[in-house]
Amino acid sequence: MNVAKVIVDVPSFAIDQTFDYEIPDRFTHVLTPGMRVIVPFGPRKIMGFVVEITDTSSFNKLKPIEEVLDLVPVLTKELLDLGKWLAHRTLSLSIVALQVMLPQVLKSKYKKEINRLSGEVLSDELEDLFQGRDVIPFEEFEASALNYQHLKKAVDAGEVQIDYIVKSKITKKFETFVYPKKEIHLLEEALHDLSQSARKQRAIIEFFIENPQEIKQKSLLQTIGTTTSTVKALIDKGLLDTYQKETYRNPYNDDAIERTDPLPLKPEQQQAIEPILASIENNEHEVILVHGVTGSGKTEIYLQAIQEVIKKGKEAIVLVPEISLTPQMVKRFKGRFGRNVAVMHSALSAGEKFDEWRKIQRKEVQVVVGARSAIFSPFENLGIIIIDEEHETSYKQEDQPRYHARDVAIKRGMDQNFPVVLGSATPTLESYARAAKGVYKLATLTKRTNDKPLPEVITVDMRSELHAGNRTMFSRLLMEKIRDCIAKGEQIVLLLNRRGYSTFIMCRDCGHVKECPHCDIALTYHKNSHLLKCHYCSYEEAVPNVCPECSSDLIRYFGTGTQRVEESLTQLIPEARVIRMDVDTTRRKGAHEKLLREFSEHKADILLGTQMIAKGLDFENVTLVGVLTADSMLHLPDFRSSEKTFQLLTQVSGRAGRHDLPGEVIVQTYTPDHYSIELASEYNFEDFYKKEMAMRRAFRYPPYYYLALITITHENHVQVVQATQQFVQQLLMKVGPETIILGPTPSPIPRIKDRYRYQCMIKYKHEPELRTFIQEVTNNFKEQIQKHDLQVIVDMQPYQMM
Ligand SMILES: Nc1ncnc2c1ncn2[C@@H]1O[C@H](COP(=O)(O)OP(=O)(O)OP(=O)(O)O)[C@@H](O)[C@H]1O
Ligand SMILES: [Zn+2]
Ligand SMILES: [Zn+2]
Repeated sequence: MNVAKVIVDVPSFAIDQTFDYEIPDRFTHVLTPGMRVIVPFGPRKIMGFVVEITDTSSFNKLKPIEEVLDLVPVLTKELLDLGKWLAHRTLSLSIVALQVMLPQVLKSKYKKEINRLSGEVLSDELEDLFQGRDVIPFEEFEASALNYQHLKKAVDAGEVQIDYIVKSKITKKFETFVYPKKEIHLLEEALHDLSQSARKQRAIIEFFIENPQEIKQKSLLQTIGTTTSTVKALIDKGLLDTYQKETYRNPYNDDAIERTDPLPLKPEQQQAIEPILASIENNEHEVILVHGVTGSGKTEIYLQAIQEVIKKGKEAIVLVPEISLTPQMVKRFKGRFGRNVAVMHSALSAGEKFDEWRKIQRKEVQVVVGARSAIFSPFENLGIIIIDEEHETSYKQEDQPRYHARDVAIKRGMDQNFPVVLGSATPTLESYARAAKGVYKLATLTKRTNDKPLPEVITVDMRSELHAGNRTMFSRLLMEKIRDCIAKGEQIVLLLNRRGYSTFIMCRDCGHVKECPHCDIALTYHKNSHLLKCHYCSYEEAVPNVCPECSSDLIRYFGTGTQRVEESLTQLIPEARVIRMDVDTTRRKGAHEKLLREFSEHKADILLGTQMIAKGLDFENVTLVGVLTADSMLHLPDFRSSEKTFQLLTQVSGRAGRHDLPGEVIVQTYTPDHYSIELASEYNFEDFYKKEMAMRRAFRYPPYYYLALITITHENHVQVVQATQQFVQQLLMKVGPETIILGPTPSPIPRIKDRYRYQCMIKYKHEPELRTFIQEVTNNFKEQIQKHDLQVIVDMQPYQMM
């Protein structure tokens, strides 16, 4: 058993296979599959994953493995298999499929770190930098005031060493602890012997005579007001010693979260939980779709199901959309399961994420709550996976590997025999259709737990507002309701679809719209900087004074960014206190939470925001929800736009009247007769489902047909058109007669970052060999891809049609 099959970290289709390496004697009893290694590859040394260990190879002379990076495998057997499946399903590289399952920290291959080589006291500046640690990430040096010369001197003197790292020692956080090496009476003796001038040394000894336990070096130095050199001097005298202790970063203060007990379930909840409990009990895979109106207590069902799983000694993964992974949500899970919960959230620092991940790896927790990538949590005894708000498109990764977390969940559930629960007030047509066919079990919750009706929805036709002479973006009814609400001391949530979607500038004389010179989409006007910016490539330019086409000076800003809405709102209702929540105001870490906290503490009357305010929020005092432009999403080039509009309206309406006060919703629209707006205002999911299914059938879209989207990009326009044409022709020769291939057509955004983009859409019902076909055709373009920078992007489950 001295041959390791390794998947190396070279992201290229030409290299997408395992390579054999010899396992040197010193690693024979160390190495297992799932570990990362460093191997020679051509002239370089690179990282790779060991996926298999065998004793034969069809090659004669194998190069030896250089180094082993993990002593505990970072990927379990199940995850290695899952990676294989994932690469195949999404047609992505094996290395990419394996990397996606690991926290960022374990992927960073080009990191540098500074290793301390000398036990001697270094310069004050360096000591400050190391703060008692032996290794520090290079970034800390870069962020410090220290210059390269200073560092180089230390390197030349052999005091420290810079390592170019594939290793990830930086990942663990160590702290130095100091403890007395001698008994108290010996310390007292030593104190006696110490010279009176060694004041700081004396202070430290006195401290340990009083408190003869270990203490963090940092706190000790702070208490005494000295530096490590004093400690060092006492270590040299044999009085003290230090050691490094690993500590976790804990972003959540678990102890401050109040514990909750399970609530007695309402009859509908009881009915919904039964099939879940049965599946847990019998170790049987089952997908259960919990279709429950907003506020019907789905989360309580999840909590009690997990309770059962924990009781059986098993583990649970709960996925929630990134944006609703708020402290409110975390609190509900930590409130029930305390320290038994890890949280995987993209707002955590890389180190914090790694710490959470290791709690899972070391089986220190049984529950993880996290966004999409938490689906790869390395649990080995899973008992349930729950996907909350299963309709959220953020569960689909829009980058290699282009996977959907729901598919991964069901794959794991099927292989390991446990239930997968999908929950939503507005399930996707795909999931609901499967439930209707009996592939999934359906559990329905029609009532809110507070036994109140869902808030009434009033639709306002904005065209008649315009005719009546109201040119603002607020209907008269909405203004009146907002004023009432504020007068009563109640709160309001105002939704504006999509940031900057229509904040373009347009010439009123000739209709010219300023577009990005690289991407063919309208530039967005940013008021703060008075610049026009492209949201795809970050191109920016100054706002022109006259129209570049016709020289008219009647240039106007169109549309309604959140910032403009905020301005006109405060003009119309000066007394309103507004919190604006959009990409701009939430960019800073923690800003999102802070704004929500302020709103919940009633420091504002109105929460104004984009999609990010529509989900999961639960504020007692919110009685009015206003939707400013219900139809802006209906005009996107996307066959799911009606479905998305229906979902968004339903979700945001659900924010009102969740507690004692009744709620009300005002929906402003230019197309009040559109079925998704009409049916959402009646909370009529059933009819929406039927209507939309009929459309999907007529236009051959999912769930009646499967889709695959192939996008080909290149800097040369002619070349990309030709390549896409050839691609379509070659593929057509392979697929069955029922399969439809549309295109080539320019992508909805025909150029991004100076690359032209063409696409073809494959619609199919039964095409078991499709993946192989696509791979074969792609192979025919190998040379153009490798030598001429042609790019072929395959998405086997497209959600973004861009
Ligand atoms: N059995 C119960 N008895 C009393 N109150 C309950 C019960 N179950 C849940 N609740 C309460 O009802 C409220 C709404 O529940 P929850 O937030 O779980 O609903 P939800 O279906 O997840 O809503 P949404 O889809 O809007 O997020 C919460 O405040 C919750 O504490
Ligand atoms: Zn013009
Ligand atoms: Zn651009």
